[in-house]
Amino acid sequence: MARKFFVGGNWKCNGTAEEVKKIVNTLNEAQVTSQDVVEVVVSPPYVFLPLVKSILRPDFHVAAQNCWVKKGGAFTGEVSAEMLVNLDIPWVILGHSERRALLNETNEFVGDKVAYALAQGLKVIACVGETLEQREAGSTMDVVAAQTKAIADRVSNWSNVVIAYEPVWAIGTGKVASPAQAQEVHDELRKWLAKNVSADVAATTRIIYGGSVNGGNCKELGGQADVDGFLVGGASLKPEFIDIIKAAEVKKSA
Ligand SMILES: O=C[C@H](O)COP(=O)(O)O
Repeated sequence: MARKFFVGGNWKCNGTAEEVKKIVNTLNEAQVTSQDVVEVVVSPPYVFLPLVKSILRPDFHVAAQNCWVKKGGAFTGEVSAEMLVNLDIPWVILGHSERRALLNETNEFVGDKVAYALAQGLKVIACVGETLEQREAGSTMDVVAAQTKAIADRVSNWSNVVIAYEPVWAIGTGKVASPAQAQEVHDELRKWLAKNVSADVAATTRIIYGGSVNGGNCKELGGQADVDGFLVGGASLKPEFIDIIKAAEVKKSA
């Protein structure tokens, strides 16, 4: 089964209601590749989720940027998976490196969140990736494998999981991984899934790349055999996000 190209826009902690409406208008007016070829998901900050969902074109979907690790309750400041399901929010991003680094989310905690969110019926964009220090120490694959293992240990059905490989050193730095660097890790990660989960999960799970993707570099990155799309930060706030969505065409014509 072919893996449908996936482009996610992570708006992070950015925007006012007016700015968000402007971004959505731009997306709504754009002529993009058919949804048979690409799946597009945008992830505004929590407070804007209902607004974005209500005005966004129907062929694009929304994602939350996080959710609580278990059932809601006395967890001030948190939003539960059940609440997202209640509002018909189909996707959630979990384990983003900013949360791992700044909020001390461990591999196990992220694994628990992924398992809980999936069990509630959410689809998950699960983020993994190494720091510059780890890459320079030659431990990229060990780090990525450990992060993925914590998910694999807790999840049996991978059909609603997209893995986002996001090298930390490429996030928001303008220092994008080369197509060969991205392909190498995606290929290794797929082999890891084949060995440790199943050949079917390895063949069907989308592994997308994130880290300084823009309108200029998306086609070459997207043309790599094991790059199934992108998780885009900064450029997803700009009109060039449309060009990144259109990079799905490189797969269609491959
Ligand atoms: O979730 C998205 C990534 O953190 C990439 O962000 P960036 O495109 O601004 O580097």
